[in-house]
Amino acid sequence: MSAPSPVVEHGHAASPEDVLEQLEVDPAHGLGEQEAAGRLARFGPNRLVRPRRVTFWRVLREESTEPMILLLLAVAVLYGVWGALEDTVAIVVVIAAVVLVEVFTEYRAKAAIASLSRLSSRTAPALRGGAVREVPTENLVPGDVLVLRVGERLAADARLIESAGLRVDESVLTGESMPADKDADAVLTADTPLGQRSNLVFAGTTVAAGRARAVVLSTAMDTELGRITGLVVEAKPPRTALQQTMRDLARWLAWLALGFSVLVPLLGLLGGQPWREMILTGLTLAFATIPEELPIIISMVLGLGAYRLSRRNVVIKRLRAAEALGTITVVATDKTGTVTENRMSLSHLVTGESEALDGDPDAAQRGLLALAAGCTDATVVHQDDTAHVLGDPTDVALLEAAHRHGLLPGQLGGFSGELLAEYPFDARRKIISAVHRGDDRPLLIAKGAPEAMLGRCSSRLVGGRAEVISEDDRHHLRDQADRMAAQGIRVIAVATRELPGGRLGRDEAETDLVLAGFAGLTDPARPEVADAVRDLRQAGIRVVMITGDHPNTARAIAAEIGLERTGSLLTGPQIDELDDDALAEAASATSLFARTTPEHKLRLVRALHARREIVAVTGDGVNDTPALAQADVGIAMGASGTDVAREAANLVLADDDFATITRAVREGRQLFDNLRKGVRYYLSCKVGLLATAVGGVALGLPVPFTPIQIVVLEMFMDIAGSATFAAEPAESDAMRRSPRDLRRPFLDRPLIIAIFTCGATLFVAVTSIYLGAVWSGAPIATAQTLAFTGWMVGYLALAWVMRSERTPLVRLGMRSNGFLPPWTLVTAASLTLIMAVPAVRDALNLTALTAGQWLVAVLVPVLAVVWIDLAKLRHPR
Ligand SMILES: Nc1ncnc2c1ncn2[C@@H]1O[C@H](COP(=O)(O)OP(=O)(O)OP(=O)(O)O)[C@@H](O)[C@H]1O
Repeated sequence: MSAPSPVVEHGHAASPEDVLEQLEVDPAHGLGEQEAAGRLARFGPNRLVRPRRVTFWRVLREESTEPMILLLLAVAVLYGVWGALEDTVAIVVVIAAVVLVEVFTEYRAKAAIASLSRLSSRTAPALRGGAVREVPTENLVPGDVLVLRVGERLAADARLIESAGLRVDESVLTGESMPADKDADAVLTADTPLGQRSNLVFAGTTVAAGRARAVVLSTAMDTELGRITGLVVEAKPPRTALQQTMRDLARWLAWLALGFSVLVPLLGLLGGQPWREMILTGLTLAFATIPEELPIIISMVLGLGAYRLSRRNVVIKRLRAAEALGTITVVATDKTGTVTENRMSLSHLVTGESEALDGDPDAAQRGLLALAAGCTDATVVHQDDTAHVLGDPTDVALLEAAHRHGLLPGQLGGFSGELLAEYPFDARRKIISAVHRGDDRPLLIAKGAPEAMLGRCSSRLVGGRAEVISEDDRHHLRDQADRMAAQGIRVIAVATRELPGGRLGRDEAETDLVLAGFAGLTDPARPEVADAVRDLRQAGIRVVMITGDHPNTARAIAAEIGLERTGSLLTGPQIDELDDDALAEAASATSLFARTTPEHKLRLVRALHARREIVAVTGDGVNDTPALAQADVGIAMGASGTDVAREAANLVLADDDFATITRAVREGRQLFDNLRKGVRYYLSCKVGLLATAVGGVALGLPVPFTPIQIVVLEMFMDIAGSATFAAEPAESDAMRRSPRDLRRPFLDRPLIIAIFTCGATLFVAVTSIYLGAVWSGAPIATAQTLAFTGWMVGYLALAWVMRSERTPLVRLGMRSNGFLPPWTLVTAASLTLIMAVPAVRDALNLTALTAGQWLVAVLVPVLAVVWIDLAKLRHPR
């Protein structure tokens, strides 16, 4: 049997049935997993952007052309020409070791960063083997039946097979900013232009409203978007601000290092040192002190930090978010789902006759619930004989309640009548409505925020009859809604209207309504949020809540999570009355905003920026995109958020949990601290090394280290510099100090002072050992061996005491850093091996040491760095 071709030429010119037949798929069952796997093998993965592949060899190739390595090879060649073969072999072996170590460090950092993009890979609900499953978008194939959701960015081109009120934003393809109306039932001519193919949906476009199912026609490069893009590109993450700072710093410091690498041989020559030795020393010093590791340190710390975050349910989409996390001064959060559990449940059905919902609803309450369920944007999906509801949590709760009480006959809507039209929920109107085919005339059901709805209602249902609402009634109804809201309940008013004939606009249709009652939904605050808010406050971070909900509901939840003590609150309409300056003023004094729209959220973020705040914003909806993009850290909800929100955000909370933000901030601060410590240590070692070399030759002596010794020392220092601090746990006061001031330069005064004092300590320790040996008449080779050993001990001791800027080592504990203890053993073992095996010792131009000399070489550096730790006691923590 030959494999049928599931490719459809002109999907828009055929009926859904024809397309399904050509694609050989049953719309009720979808593709079988085996068939899908076969098609995947045939059509290839559905992607336009290939994840960046990081392999050890690739990094090795990139690294091997580094000027550093070329510099060292030059040293090796010169050694070969001027010296003995053993020296050349020795230096080549060490070079190889250095290269491998650097490549491995860089590979680890790059692999961690690359794995982040895999974590944020997307899925889409598709019907497979009779059940709706979240299928990774890469695995979608022609013939897959998709269930479209509002806010979803489509991953393939597809033919609609069923639709209700579907509107799709196609601006990426057509440039048209108004969403296009779509209709599964349309059958068009083959030559219909792309922008008018109303029965197709395209990869890259976004579902703006409505619901639908569609069958995939083409994927990857065969989609319209693929044709425009032209080729599969490889994603390369842009550099972050700190990565750029490090690069600039490295470049600048490289000149400094080069200057000294010329100065040392010049001084040596003037002091009568052999010129060949001096040239080699200059070259190796340049190799050892040019800070090429700086950008790697930041990638390492950022990459591993981001990886750690991912295990705590925080997916970093752009590394700059990981950097900014530590600097946040305000967290602007929404309420539903972030602060609350997002488990809405129906608690009240308020009709003309009854209010609470204890046990089974009475007839009027059942009527109200059936109406509410007939006007939702949620989709019911039947899977393995059980119904699952996808969509907005409010609507999901209502549909589920209706289902529980046996009130869910339809598939798409929920009301028994056939759905004629839908007006999607609009954050500004705060109303959603649907038109069903009624007995005589079309029936409009509208539901939304009580204040928005009451203004549109002229009568209300009492005992099955419509009664005109008097002014008193209106007051009473408002009071009733306010009282419910004050208990933290989300109140939804539900109303109906039999529509007169003729076409009506939305505004005209949604007037003169008959109020059926209020539905009350509870969504308790997450228990861990109160602690998280307190922790953030302690860390100098203000939490503000911006919600679309009723002010009373907002207040009740805010009190529960310990947010606002003064009770001040601004509503959307009040924000509208403020100009930008006044809003900036108000935003710094108010922490609670209710009845807001996404535009208000955006204005508030801008207002906070005007006050120089660094703002993290949470969001989930399509409309949150501008605020998320404007924020310094845009946080999307992974579980309940829309694709568009996730794409605009640079960080995704996989568990939608507010408390995770606190953990992320802590991690962000730790990450920056570690970076600072890493750089401080790394540059201290370089300063120390240069000073020691300069010191030796300035006194008319040979450099305290021979070139090959310098290369070995450099290898050990680099490993310690890049790995120690990435493994350092957070400082105990990480969440008890104010956020870092972004305006402060990275290399600030305390950092520069620390680099020079710590570098000077190492210099003093090693130089005094060296000079002591020379002046007491020891041969130069022995003095150099002492200096080498002293340095090996000193660089390690320095790493230990530089683990914390303010906490002494005794309080930190020896084992809280997972890298340093084993590395100490490795260094000790290496040093012992180097000194104990005569061949290695000779290769490194070292001599054997007496017990007394060992004692000096170990004790002097350790005692020298102790003061750095003691100095911390001046400001103990
Ligand atoms: N699906 C819905 N049907 C009817 N009314 C709704 C629906 N969703 C929200 N509303 C009404 O609109 C108001 C504002 O909702 P909106 O979605 O803007 O806030 P929210 O985004 O859920 O809140 P938050 O910003 O805290 O997450 C709600 O308080 C409710 O009265």
